Amino acid sequence: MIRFENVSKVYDGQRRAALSNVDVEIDKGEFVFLVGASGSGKSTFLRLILRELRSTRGRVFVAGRDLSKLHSWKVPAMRRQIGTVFQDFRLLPNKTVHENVAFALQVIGKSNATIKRVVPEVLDLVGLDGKGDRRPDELSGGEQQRVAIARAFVNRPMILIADEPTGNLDPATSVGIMKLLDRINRADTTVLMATHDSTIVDQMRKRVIELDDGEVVRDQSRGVYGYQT
Ligand SMILES: Nc1ncnc2c1ncn2[C@@H]1O[C@H](COP(=O)(O)OP(=O)(O)OP(=O)(O)O)[C@@H](O)[C@H]1O
Repeated sequence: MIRFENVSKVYDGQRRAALSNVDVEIDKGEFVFLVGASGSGKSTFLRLILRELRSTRGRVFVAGRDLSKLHSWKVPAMRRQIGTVFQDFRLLPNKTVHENVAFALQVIGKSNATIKRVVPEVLDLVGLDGKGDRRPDELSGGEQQRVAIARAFVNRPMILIADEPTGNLDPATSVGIMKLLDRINRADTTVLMATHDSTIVDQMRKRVIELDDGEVVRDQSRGVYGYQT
């Protein structure tokens, strides 16, 4: 589903590589934690998959496509196969929960009938049944993250990328969010999550890929967080 073939990324004007010779393969339906100290290259790794960045050397494949060969006009269609969730939720503040999720479908041209049917289903799935008319500032942090997950998942993407999704949440709320991501993964969505949350990584025992200074220094199935910050 995702393949890095000897990938290096050097940002313009930098001497040091943000990623060096990364060789990683992630299969359909896997759940993978990406860990490593601040600046180790996690966001760079995720942004290469979204083609927000291009590799300097090596090739990145998503669903069999070589992203270095993908025409710019095909990038939006490729990104539609990938849902994204961030630490800071990134909801539209003046829209309701329902509208935030519906918007993701409107921009890809789904019919009003589909939107009306699908949005309540996904809000129910993430545990926000009955909260569709609220605005983000009328929700807790955990609920806002559920909206963001609903929005990322409503189009049933093949891949869900989560960059520190529990970074702004307390431990109990984080557990609820992780249960939700686990459920989404069990529905055969490949989940890739960058995190500094050692408790969660240690509890979930999923595959762990550790980056250190841009290099993969560990790739462990049923892994643990495993390093000191
Ligand atoms: N746009 C950029 N231009 C130049 N250097 C960058 C840019 N973005 C990141 N870097 C550098 O690349 C390296 C990897 O950064 P990256 O953001 O991928 O790390 P990270 O593991 O996601 O960190 P964090 O946990 O703090 O989010 C760092 O040395 C960083 O300073």
